[in-house]
Parts: sequence; C-alpha cells; structure tokens
Amino acid sequence: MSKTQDLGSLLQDADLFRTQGYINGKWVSASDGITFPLTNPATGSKIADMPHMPRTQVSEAIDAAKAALPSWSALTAYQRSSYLLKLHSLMEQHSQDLGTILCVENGKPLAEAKGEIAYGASFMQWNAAEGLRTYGQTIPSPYPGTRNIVIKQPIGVCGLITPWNFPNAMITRKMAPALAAGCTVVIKAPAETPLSALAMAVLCERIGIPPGVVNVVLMDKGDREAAAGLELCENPKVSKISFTGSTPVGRLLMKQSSSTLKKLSFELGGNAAFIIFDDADLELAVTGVIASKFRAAGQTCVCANRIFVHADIYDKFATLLTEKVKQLQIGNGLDQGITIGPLVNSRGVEKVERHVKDALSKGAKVLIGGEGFSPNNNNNDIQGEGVETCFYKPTVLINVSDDSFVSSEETFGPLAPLFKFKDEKDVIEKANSSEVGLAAYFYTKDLSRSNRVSEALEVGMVGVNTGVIAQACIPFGGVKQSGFGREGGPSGINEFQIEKVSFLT
Ligand SMILES: NC(=O)c1ccc[n+]([C@@H]2O[C@H](COP(=O)([O-])OP(=O)(O)OC[C@H]3O[C@@H](n4cnc5c(N)ncnc54)[C@H](O)[C@@H]3O)[C@@H](O)[C@H]2O)c1
Ligand SMILES: O=CCCC(=O)O
Repeated sequence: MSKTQDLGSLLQDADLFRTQGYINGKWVSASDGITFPLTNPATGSKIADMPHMPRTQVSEAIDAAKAALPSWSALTAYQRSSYLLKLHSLMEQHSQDLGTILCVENGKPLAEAKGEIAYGASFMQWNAAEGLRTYGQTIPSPYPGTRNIVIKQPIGVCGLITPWNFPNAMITRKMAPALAAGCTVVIKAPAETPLSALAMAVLCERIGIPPGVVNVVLMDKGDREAAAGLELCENPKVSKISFTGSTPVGRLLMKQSSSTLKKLSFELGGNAAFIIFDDADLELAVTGVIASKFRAAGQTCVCANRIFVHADIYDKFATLLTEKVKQLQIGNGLDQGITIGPLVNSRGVEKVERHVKDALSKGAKVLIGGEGFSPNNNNNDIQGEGVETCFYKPTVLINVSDDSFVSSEETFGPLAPLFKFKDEKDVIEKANSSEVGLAAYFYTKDLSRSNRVSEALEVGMVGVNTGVIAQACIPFGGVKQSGFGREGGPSGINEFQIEKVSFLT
C-alpha cells in the first residue's frame, strides 16, 4: 500500500499547493467530479487527486480567455510589464516552496528544482523588459505624401501545452511573452506535474491578474487529454498554439490545427550530438557532459544523447567520465546531497532499459550503472510495500555501435553512450544524420574549427566548450523535426504578435 505524501506540511506557504484547476479566476474541480491520482516518482506515494477535466471545461477556459482579451490587451505595455516583474519577484520569494512542489511531483533534486524556478522567473524578467520594446516600423511609400506604418498587436487567445520535464520553466517561457504581448492564455498542464502550473496560477491571482487572463486546465493522459488538444486546436477563438513536447504529438497538433489555420510554435524532441575533439580540454568536456547529460536525470530535450569521442582520447575520456559519474548521488530529491533523482514514471525507466539492452546486444560494454536502483528512503515519506519507484542508475556505455536504438532515438534518461570517431567530416555527418535538430555541443581549442563546426551542425542551438546553453535571452528552438518558432530572446515575443500595417494617405 502506498502512503500519502503530505506535501502541504513541507511548505512554508501551504496555500501554494492547489489541487483544482483555475478557470476564469475560480478554482474548479472537474465538472463531473472525476479525478486522477498524482504520485511522487521518488517514493510512489500519492500526492493528491487531481481534476480530470472534460473537453467542455477546456472550452469554458477558452471563453474566459476570449472575454478577458479586450481589457488585457488594452493595458499599456508598461502595465503588463509591471505584472510580470511582480511575478518574477514572487517566484524568487517563494523559490523554496515552488522548488519543493516541483521536486516532489517531478523528482528532480531540490537544488536543481530551485534552479528551474530561477530559470522560470528569468522569463518573467526578460519579457517584462522585452514587452516594452515591441517596436513597429515606418516604411517609406512609393506614393508621394503617404506613409506605411506597421504596428505589433497581440495575436489573441493562446493555447499553451507543456511537458512535465520542466514543470515551471516550460510554462513561464510561453506565458511570460504571451502576457507581455497582450495575449490571454489557456495552459494545458501535463498530468505528471500539474502542481507547479497551479502554484503559478496562485501567484497570478495574488498579484491581481484579472480573471480569464491566465487559465489552467488539467486532465490525465488518454481520451480527455486528446479531447483537450482537439478543443484547443479546433476552437476558432484560439489564435495560436505554443507546444513543447514530443515530435509525434507535435505532428498531431499541427494536423488538428489546420482546420482553423492557427499560428503555431513547436519545441519538440531532440537527439543532441556531443562531440569531443582530440584537442579538447578533457576535464572541461567531462564537466560539460555531466551537465548536459545528467541534468533532470537525462530528461531534457537538449540532453547529450550521442556522445562522439575522438579515437585518440576515447579510453582516457571514458575513464574520466566514469569517475565523475561515480560521484553522482542518486535518491529522493528532497534528501540532502542528492544530485540525481528518479525518472518521471516507469515508462521512462523502461525506455532506458530498452536502449541499454539493445546497445549491449550489439557489442557495447557497461562502465558504470546499467541497471535500476532501489533507494534506501530515509525521508519521512516512507516507501510503502510494493510501491513502484522510478530510478535508473547513471550509466556510461562504451563501444556503442552506430545502429543502436540510442543512435536514432532520444533516450530521455541517464544513459551516456560513447561512440568513437576519427574524422571531423565524418562526425559532422553522423551528428546531422538525425531527423531532429535541436541542440548539439562540441569541445575543441581550435578557433577556426569552432566556426566551421558550429555552422555545419544542423541544429537550432550549439554549445561550444559548454554543456549548458539555456538562458531567457537566447532564441531557444530547433530545426528539422525538432519544430519551429523560437522561445526567449528578442524573437520570443514575436511568436505571440501579429504585424498590422496602416496605409496613411
Ligand atoms: N524542444 C523543447 O524545448 C522541449 C522541451 C521539453 C521537452 N521536449 C520534448 O518533450 C518530450 C517529453 O515530454 P512528454 O513525454 O511530456 O511529451 P508529450 O508530447 O507526450 O507531452 C507533452 C504535452 O502534450 C500533452 N499531450 C499529449 N498528447 C496530447 C494530445 N493529443 N493533445 C493535446 N495535448 C497532448 C501532454 O499532456 C503534455 O502536456 C521529449 O521528446 C522532449 O524532447 C522538448
Ligand atoms: O527540455 C527542454 C528545455 C531545456 C532547457 O530549457 O534548458
């Protein structure tokens, strides 16, 4: 029997822990009372019963967002900016509680979860400033005495569909530019991590964001999730869908949105190549791989998925990496000193197991890890008998063959497969052989190679001598089947605006 987690008792401000959706400024259960259980992936304990909302409630949320649009969009950019700055400041103030909520529902260690809150808050700060600079243009006209004036306006109601791997930051990365631009939003939060979305709704309510401007709808995976997607994509009152998640769901949402020709921006899956050339600083490269590969237990879209190491340094690098991986502390993210938590659910563990098994069957060798893990849970939230937790040991594989599953599929788990290469051209070809192109990384001390390789990699983002690329001020996004549109940076807010031209005669 699993024990129930008393999340409220872990918080300084227990009011941030909500278990109802947020529509038109009201906290609401599913209209038919149906709920689904939310569990802690580190302990298997139930955290809460969450509303399993039907499509009609998604439609109500859209109506509320549409009704709130005229007055929100009529505010000055300065007024909207001041709301975002207040959210930024409240997020910083409540970072311990927001981090605890995130850690308990998602599994990432508390320090990392608090890091995500800081990252999430940075989108509020960046867009508070960026909203003030959505300049138009005056374009010289070919006709004497006339002028063409271009202004930017909010696109309208936006459907924001977000994943569980960054329960806070993937919401704020969309919500902040949308609100700054003057749009209103319906957030479809993921079933695995609804609480972080709701905690943000509490903060919106506290600072007086008017009812209907921000709405959060929730439901479990399956039929109602699909119905919510259909409603958001087909309802003509929604003007834009911003989605972060897997490539197959992106394809489906694009197809569904064709009926109303919505503006779309999609941040989809990755399969990042991480290349270590023979002139690289190996200590730095190991640090980079640890940061890129094992953040969020390997569950980020920009995680190193294929690590290509030059043949001349392959053995040395593998040894150094294994030593560093040994130092990672796996366990319940609430416990002191833990640096790697569980995967979000058992499906995540199964995928890592499948990739490891397949690689071994094709000749790979385990240097460390290669199996699941049962934590000795000394937290007050004690594991119940027969409760399923979701840990997999951080793993390094060598001699991985090019036809392994991990070569073509995103593992989304703590598996570092090392491939061997000899030639720059050859490794670039391999890196680019993926159908997705989100991020890539490489380590070298050669400046001309830095420019050459950066330009040759078919991705939206390149880390040169670093394994960490995310910042609010960069245009985050991919090419090929990693999606389109950019989040953050000067272009992030454009995704939520239209350009309108007036011909002045
Ligand atoms: N490019 C990026 O910025 C980025 C960031 C984070 C995650 N991701 C990608 O997301 C994937 C992991 O996340 P996931 O497993 O939650 O992805 P997912 O596509 O299964 O789910 C993402 C969101 O879409 C919702 N969803 C699923 N089916 C839907 C449907 N038919 N209609 C409407 N909504 C639907 C889910 O409930 C969730 O809220 C990975 O592939 C990862 O690379 C990409
Ligand atoms: O998982 C994708 C988002 C990762 C990030 O923003 O660093």
